[in-house]
Amino acid sequence: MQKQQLWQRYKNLLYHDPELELSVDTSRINFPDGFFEEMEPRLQQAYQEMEALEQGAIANPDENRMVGHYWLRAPELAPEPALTEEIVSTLAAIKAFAASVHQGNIAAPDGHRFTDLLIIGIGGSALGPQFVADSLGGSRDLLRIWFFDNTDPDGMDKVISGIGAALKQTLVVVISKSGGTKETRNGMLEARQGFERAGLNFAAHAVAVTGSGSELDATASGESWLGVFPMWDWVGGRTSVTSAVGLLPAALQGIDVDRLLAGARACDEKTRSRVTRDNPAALLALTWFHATQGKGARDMVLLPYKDRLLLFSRYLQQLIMESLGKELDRDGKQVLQGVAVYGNKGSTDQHAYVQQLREGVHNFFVTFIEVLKDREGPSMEVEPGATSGDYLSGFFQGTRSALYEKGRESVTITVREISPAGIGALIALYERAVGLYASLVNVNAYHQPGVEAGKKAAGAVLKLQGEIVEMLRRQPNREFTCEEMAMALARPEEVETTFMILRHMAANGDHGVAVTVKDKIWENKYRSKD
Ligand SMILES: O=P(O)(O)OC[C@H]1O[C@H](O)[C@H](O)[C@@H](O)[C@@H]1O
Repeated sequence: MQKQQLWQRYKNLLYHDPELELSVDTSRINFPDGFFEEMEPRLQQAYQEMEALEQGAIANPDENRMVGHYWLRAPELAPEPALTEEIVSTLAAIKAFAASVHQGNIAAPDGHRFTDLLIIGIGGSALGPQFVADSLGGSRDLLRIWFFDNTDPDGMDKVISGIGAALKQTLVVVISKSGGTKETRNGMLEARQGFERAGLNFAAHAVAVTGSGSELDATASGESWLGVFPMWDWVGGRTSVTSAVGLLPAALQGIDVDRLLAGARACDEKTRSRVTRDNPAALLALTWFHATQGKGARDMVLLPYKDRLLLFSRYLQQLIMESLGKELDRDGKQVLQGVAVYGNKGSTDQHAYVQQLREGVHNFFVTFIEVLKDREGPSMEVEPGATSGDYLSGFFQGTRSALYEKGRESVTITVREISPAGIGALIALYERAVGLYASLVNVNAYHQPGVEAGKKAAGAVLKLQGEIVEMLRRQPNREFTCEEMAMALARPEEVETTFMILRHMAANGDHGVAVTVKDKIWENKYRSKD
């Protein structure tokens, strides 16, 4: 298409909302003629389902749950007054708690103000807080923020040593909706040990965000932690960033959570529109449907031209892939649905993988995110008449055209600046797009049945490890190959797992396992050192 024709197409298709200060440009998506009209009945059905969801329908039937993340920024829309009251009072409690921490009324046991904040969580209980912290935080943060988002011992050591002497003024927020996630439990135990080693009382530094009656709730209440904030079963982990999960860390960091919520709320209002061209989330869902043929045939590459949006792709990976990546549709038919998401930021990625995007395997579409405001304050000229920000904009535009020339489709979201309201709006935009798209492809976006298998299998590995440790302890003078060990345990089918457990234990001193190295690694012999 000629440039002039493209400009017409741009104007015809552009969504722009001056209140949200957000545009969605789908002109570089090759919608075939009649696509919008053809999709319209399915979209109307999706809007209807979304309305029912917002009114409190059991939109997640497999788990028999309502889906209420939109009420978090419009509590008056919750279907029961008790829910409205809980949302309102929790927000007030979060703000009051954060203010008391900032004023020093809630302080470290030594009487000093808290200076640092360690968040412990994983998945939906970390990705949202991490994205918000990284996109909106900076040198003016009221608390320095750190994360444990894994059960990697070295990762946790690195954080604890980074905090250093400030541990005694560190507030810890342990976040887990279920309150039983092992990685988070381990993080909590490791943090507790770190505090105890420094002669500090962990409970006097700790706060929980969790479902009522969970294991974490019991620990926090039993040990009189500084506070417990609720997570509700009608908020999914990956859509929990506007609940206490995201708001408590953000408020403590000093981010204006009211503005974050206001941005999300404003975007929610726009994305309730049943006029498809006026609904930016519906437009996104349509681009996904077209680009992936409604079955995930292409990956979504996210290229925000802004360092502060680096973690957006990670956040969206969970939101989109855990919501849409489903084996069965809502009628129980095997569909193997999903849309793969990856990306970091431009222009950085241009020097990494854009080569393949332009010339290599054509299995993706791009979402560019453009941020108009370059920085606070003026910019120097890096050459006559041009700033670093002009270059960033130039590289974005250049990559967009270079990809289009080669038939690679893209959608561009433009926002005016990175602000709490803008981040709230982006989060809400994608939450809604995922919900609408899920209706279009007929999957339940709000459950994650596939996640359990890996957790159960991990539990079985740890159980087998216990049996191996016991066998080594009972026969201290015997050396075992992995095959001998599996036989001795009468678990011959678990020989590969046995091999991996023994190799891992021998690499770490914790279980006192010694190894005699043989020619073939699988013939190595293991014994108890004691
Ligand atoms: O908040 P939690 O209950 O600890 O859950 C943390 C995460 O773990 C699970 O495996 C789920 O797949 C995620 O959706 C969830 O966000």
